Amino acid sequence: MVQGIVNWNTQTTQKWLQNYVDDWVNFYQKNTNEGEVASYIPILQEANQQHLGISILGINGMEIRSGNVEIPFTIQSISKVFTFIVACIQRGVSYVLSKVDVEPTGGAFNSIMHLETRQVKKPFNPLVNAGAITITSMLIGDTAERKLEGFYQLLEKILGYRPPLNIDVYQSENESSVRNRAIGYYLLEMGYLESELDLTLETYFKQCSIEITIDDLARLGMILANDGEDPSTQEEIIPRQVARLAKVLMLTCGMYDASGKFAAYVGIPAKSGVSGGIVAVAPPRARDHQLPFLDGCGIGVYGPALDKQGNSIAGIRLLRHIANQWDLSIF
Ligand SMILES: NC(=O)CC[C@H](N)C(=O)O
Repeated sequence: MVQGIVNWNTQTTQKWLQNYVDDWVNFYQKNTNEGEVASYIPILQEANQQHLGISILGINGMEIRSGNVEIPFTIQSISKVFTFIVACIQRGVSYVLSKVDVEPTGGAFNSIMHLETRQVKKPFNPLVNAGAITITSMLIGDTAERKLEGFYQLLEKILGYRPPLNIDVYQSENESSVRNRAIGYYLLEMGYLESELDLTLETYFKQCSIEITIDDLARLGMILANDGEDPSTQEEIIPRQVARLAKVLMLTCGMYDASGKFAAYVGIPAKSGVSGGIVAVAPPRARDHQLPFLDGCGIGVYGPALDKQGNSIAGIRLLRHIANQWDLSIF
């Protein structure tokens, strides 16, 4: 592990860093006026557009939190990273990749066009809806609850508690799910689904409706930054190969059709969700010893006002600023 010349774990340096992050959150607060809160799932409109919060958790244990840190929100598309991981653990990596590709689409997260136009007969990647619904169909179990048991167990192992299902969000999404049903029927027609359509969609909507906080996202990101291993117990929670694959997918597809720009300007694997959350993963780096979080960290951001791609506007600006200030880019 790289040891910095500056000891970032002292209370003085931590306070100093905290002041910086507080300033940055205050500065980017103005960007919460841009964009819109998601409305295609009606209940998500109730989110407060002004909210912005960040939680950073280092592999070395250092924690910085700022802004609206206590607001619970639903995990939405961020769940896709973790159901992919569970499917790989349950079914094996090569089987999963034989059913879903690992290519970015350059299109919207809920695009159907890509399913139709593509030559290779499988969804593009596990992080767009078509690929994610296919992955959900692969989870073992004959009810939504059984299918999600592995996902819950993974979350519980990392977070230390079982996050609750927000039943109102689930119902709202279930009732307004025309597009996802259309994708589901298309997947069914193509023979991609491994479980019955209604069961698959129920499971998918439920996985998206699990309620978490930015502290949870920071912890999930930190475990991925550490290649799937819990740094305090050295326990392998996610097999290293699967954690690596998840990070590749996050980098190339995690921010949908803004993934290229995110890689260029921020430069770390990340995954967004339409409720306004982003999980970002900064792996360990060995460069300038004067920088914080050299051992790597996970970052959770919440800002429900979204751009056209469905990513948090203020959240991305804040991440970009921090990544530049601390040289987090993996490139
Ligand atoms: N981008 C997202 O977060 C989309 C997730 C949402 N539950 C949907 O399927 O539409």
